[in-house]
Amino acid sequence: MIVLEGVGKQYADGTDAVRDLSLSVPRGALVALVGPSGCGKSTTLKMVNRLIEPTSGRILLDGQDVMKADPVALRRGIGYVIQQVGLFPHQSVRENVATVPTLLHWDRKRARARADELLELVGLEPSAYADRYPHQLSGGQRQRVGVARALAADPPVLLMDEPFGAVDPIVRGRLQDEFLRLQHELGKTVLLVTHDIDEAVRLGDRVAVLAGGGDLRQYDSPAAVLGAPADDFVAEFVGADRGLRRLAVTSILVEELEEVPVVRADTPIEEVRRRAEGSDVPWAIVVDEAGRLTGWVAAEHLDTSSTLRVRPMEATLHRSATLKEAWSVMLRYDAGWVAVLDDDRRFLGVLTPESLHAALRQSVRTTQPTGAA
Ligand SMILES: Nc1ncnc2c1ncn2[C@@H]1O[C@H](COP(=O)(O)OP(=O)(O)OP(=O)(O)O)[C@@H](O)[C@H]1O
Repeated sequence: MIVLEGVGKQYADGTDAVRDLSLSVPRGALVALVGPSGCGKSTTLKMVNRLIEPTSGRILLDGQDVMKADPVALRRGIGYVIQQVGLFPHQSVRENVATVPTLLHWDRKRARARADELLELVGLEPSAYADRYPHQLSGGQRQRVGVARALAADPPVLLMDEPFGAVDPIVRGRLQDEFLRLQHELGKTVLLVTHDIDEAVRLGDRVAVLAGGGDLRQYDSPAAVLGAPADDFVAEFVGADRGLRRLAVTSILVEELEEVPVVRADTPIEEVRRRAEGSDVPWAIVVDEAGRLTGWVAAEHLDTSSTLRVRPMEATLHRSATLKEAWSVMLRYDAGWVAVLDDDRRFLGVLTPESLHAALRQSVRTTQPTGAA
């Protein structure tokens, strides 16, 4: 959807902000451009919507050379979100969100309805917020208005420059989560600039790590950038604690889960005993007729009692959980194993520290590092 071919930008004073950058952003993907201050991230982003004109190379947007497009029309078709948001102070929140629809001459009613729909989408109840002015909002709320405004004309492409940079870490985390949910629904092609590796790996389907002069050192999945940095620069940039960061971007692997005895509450106790004896673990999982988890039984009871004493099982995870969430649940319940469930709480298997480790190793093996060394 966005293709940069040998793109360069030399500013008038001779600064080579970007020398020779080639990168392509697949349709519907979120690519995070990350790198130290001054490496050329913002320059790169602004060349896509021609706020800055490249001095060499080519940029194609959906196959069209951006230099051949009318810049005003080009920018209306690309959502743009920046850190300082840039809301118009003397316009209401609704008018701000409706900026592009208004420029596109939508009729008032339609622009207004679209603005309210978007405010709702970004979690700002229109009846409470649409008539306010930007100075009557918190920093996080202003960022949300910025995102709503960028989405107003439903552009297929979004450019985001440190969109969550101006708010405190807690609000930033919440905005990131909300944005991920939104992106999941909308499937925009997004190029996002950040200097924060945590933000890059959390939001990006792919992460592009740049060194000075827009020098692309690695362009890869978050797990591969963290697990197999292409060179020392990338390793240093992603940090010594990249192993911990990887936990947050690696999903548990359902096929690596341990199989354990699974019984029903009405399974005869002799049978449960036999199944538990034939397995490596001294307990069994209990499910209902639909396979949904109801609890567990310990083997030691089986010898003495005549009925199954099913105990509740609190250490559970959804199959889409990350390894970080899995560790967190293990620590919270002091549990060596966690039951993994699907959307209907059907039991899929048990996650142990060993299966967690297997998932971590697998996450790097399945992604080919493609960075230039
Ligand atoms: N108008 C300009 N004239 C000359 N040099 C510029 C101009 N704008 C940016 N630069 C230089 O180009 C380089 C890249 O700047 P850019 O803003 O793209 O970096 P960045 O990676 O986005 O940095 P940051 O994370 O600090 O925002 C820097 O060395 C900067 O000083």
